[in-house]
Amino acid sequence: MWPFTTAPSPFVALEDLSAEYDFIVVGGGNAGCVLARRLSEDPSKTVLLVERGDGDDSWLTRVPLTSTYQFSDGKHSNVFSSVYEERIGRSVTSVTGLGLGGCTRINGCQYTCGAPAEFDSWSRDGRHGWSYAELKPFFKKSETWLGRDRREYHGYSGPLYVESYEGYYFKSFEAVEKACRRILPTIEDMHSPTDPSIGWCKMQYTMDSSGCRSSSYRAYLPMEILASRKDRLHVCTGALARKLVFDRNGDGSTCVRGVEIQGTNSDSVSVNVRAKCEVILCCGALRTPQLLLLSGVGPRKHLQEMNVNVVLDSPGVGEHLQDHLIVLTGYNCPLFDSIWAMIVRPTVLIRELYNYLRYGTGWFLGTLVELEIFFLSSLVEKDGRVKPISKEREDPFNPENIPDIAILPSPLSDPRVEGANKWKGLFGLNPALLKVTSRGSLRLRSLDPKDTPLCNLNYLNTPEDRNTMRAALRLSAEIARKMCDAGYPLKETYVPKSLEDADLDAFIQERADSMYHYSSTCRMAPLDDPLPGVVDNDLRVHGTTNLRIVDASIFPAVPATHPQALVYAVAEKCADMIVKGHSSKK
Ligand SMILES: Cc1cc2nc3c(=O)[nH]c(=O)nc-3n(C[C@H](O)[C@H](O)[C@H](O)COP(=O)(O)OP(=O)(O)OC[C@H]3O[C@@H](n4cnc5c(N)ncnc54)[C@H](O)[C@@H]3O)c2cc1C
Repeated sequence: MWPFTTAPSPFVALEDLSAEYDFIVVGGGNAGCVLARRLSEDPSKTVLLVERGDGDDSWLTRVPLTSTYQFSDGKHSNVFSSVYEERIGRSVTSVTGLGLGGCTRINGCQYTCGAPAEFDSWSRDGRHGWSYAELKPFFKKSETWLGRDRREYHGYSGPLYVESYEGYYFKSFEAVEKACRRILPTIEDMHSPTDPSIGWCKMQYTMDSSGCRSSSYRAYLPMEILASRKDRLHVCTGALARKLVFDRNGDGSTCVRGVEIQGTNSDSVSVNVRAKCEVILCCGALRTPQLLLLSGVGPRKHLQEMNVNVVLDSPGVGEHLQDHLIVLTGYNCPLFDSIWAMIVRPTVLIRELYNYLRYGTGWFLGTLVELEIFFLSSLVEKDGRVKPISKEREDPFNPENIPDIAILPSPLSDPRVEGANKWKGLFGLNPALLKVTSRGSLRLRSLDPKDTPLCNLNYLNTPEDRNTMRAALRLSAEIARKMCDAGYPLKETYVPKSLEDADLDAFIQERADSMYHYSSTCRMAPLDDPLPGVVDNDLRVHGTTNLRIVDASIFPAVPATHPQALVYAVAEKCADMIVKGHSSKK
């Protein structure tokens, strides 16, 4: 019954797949939906998209708040534990998206493209074609900007809707803005190449004008596209790619012939599907390397230990795993400034549900980080005060200005901690580490493709990362202080005992968590790089002729930003390369 039903959709069952497609896209997440849409624009090409999760598109999966991982029923999240993290003293929960749309159907919808200097440094380091100027057209290609004024650095005809809101839904954010204005530069629009890349800025979200989540699934593969391309675009859900089937070309190089796919139901069949042109892996930074390892592509020693036949010795597969780390702080604030009010006052829940259903506004939009601070740890004093900021620091093309820390204010904090008054509002000023120098790794736990991989994120393994994280906590304390100075009633419930290193470290151990921004396990770099790469500048797997990777695993390092906008741009750019490459062969 509406609104909980799933609309019928033109997916193709595993047993009805064709024997061969021009392109096979494995993983229908953030990047995979982009590839499926763009590669099937050519009516002469056939495309198969294989996704292990479902294609559910019910009302609850479209409401941003109820579909976000933390507030959802968990059906579209794949949750497991990392290995024991030495510096944190425990394992950390890893989360990725499951089902068409992947992470974009459970994420926080925060849309940030990152600092221009970051992409210019990719290009300077030999990644030709990946500078800011060369990537920017693809950010724009994916986007339809719904913000009030027209800004030429946004896109206006892309499938993905990006929204911004006037004012704040949570009053606590007005107090944060006031505090920020006293000490930090203002970033008017974080996507403007003339605005600084450090300072505070209002958030932009992947949402449409009616307040629905714009996931890559809804944006790129709406029912009209699936229906009109049903003869050439086959989307198969509940289907797990078990391994890639390789062969040798006449010249001895390696090519992928096809993919072995298994249904996720216990009684399901397994089929082999051939690829005429290319296979594109889009399984995300944790599953793409797992699939490569299961298929015999990876570090020889690990493959031999696991009794996997070595097809290609590729030492970079699964190496260089990175993620952003966030530390959760807690304060009490006025009840009605916090989303917690919806839990303790049913009338607030009813009011917000009404606002959402009637006007597409309010707390159900799930705009939990309405404003964010991107900053440099080198500008934070030991007592948290911000050093004077010179004009030079405002240039977003200067690599020294790529932010290394962030503060994510939140209208919710952990109600379970001792000292939190549950009849008041709960609020957090959560510091995060954006520039990560520690590197972890991913290995096979078993040969079962349904099993989770072994992930060692190696958080805070370098002194630089520990120092940077401490500076982020100090800045968060300074913002709280400035909010209180201006008369906002914030009361600490869980924060570090002091700003001394030892107290900060103890607090980080207790309260650090993943931001779920896994990346760089199949990085774009030469094979003989000191940190060996897995794909070349065209995202083709080194040593193969027709296998590419397009997802967050190819980032040279975890970018100093929320990654989804970059995944969209990378996917658009690679789709463009593939289409041009194949049309020039005609
Ligand atoms: C809870 C959460 C909140 C986040 N919040 C934000 C945010 O607010 N803003 C932001 O920018 N970023 C956010 N991120 C990160 C961002 O969403 C991801 O980094 C990005 O979307 C990853 O895209 P991807 O294409 O690499 O992988 P995914 O989107 O994970 O896609 C991979 C897909 O492949 C499928 N798959 C995997 N293995 C197989 C297989 N063997 N066979 C078939 N299918 C397979 C998976 O089911 C999945 O659908 C968040 C992430 C999470 C988990």
